[in-house]
Amino acid sequence: MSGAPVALASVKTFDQLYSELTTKAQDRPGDSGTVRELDAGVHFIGKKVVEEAAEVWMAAEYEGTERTAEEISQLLYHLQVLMVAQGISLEDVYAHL
Ligand SMILES: N=c1c2ncn([C@@H]3O[C@H](COP(=O)(O)OP(=O)(O)OP(=O)(O)O)[C@@H](O)[C@H]3O)c2ncn1[C@@H]1O[C@H](COP(=O)(O)O)[C@@H](O)[C@H]1O
Repeated sequence: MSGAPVALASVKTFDQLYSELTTKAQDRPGDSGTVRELDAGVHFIGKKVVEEAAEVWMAAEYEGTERTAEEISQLLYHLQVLMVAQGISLEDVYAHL
């Protein structure tokens, strides 16, 4: 691992993001990337998850702590979009932790 610990740039938590994405899926605002991604379907979202996971790996090996944290945030976002698409709740996931 390289670099100093990353300062929190935002106070948004994992649970708050999930709540926000669930609301976007219900309200379907026209400017939402989440709605576009949900409409593209699970196959598309799954590919985003794999792509972001690879970017996390590369960042961790070569790009330092801050870039890795950024890529992890994007991976978590796409995982949450997949959860919303599949009707998987936070509790469904936490039950396995
Ligand atoms: N946290 C995220 C978030 N992380 C990643 N992404 C999306 O995932 C893409 C990943 O970035 P990359 O640099 O890897 O993008 P890329 O592969 O070059 O870009 P694309 O061609 O795939 O867009 C970004 O372009 C965003 O489209 C996110 N999109 C939205 N959010 C949050 O989700 C909430 C709802 O967003 P909207 O639905 O857009 O309103 C808001 O709080 C946002 O901050």
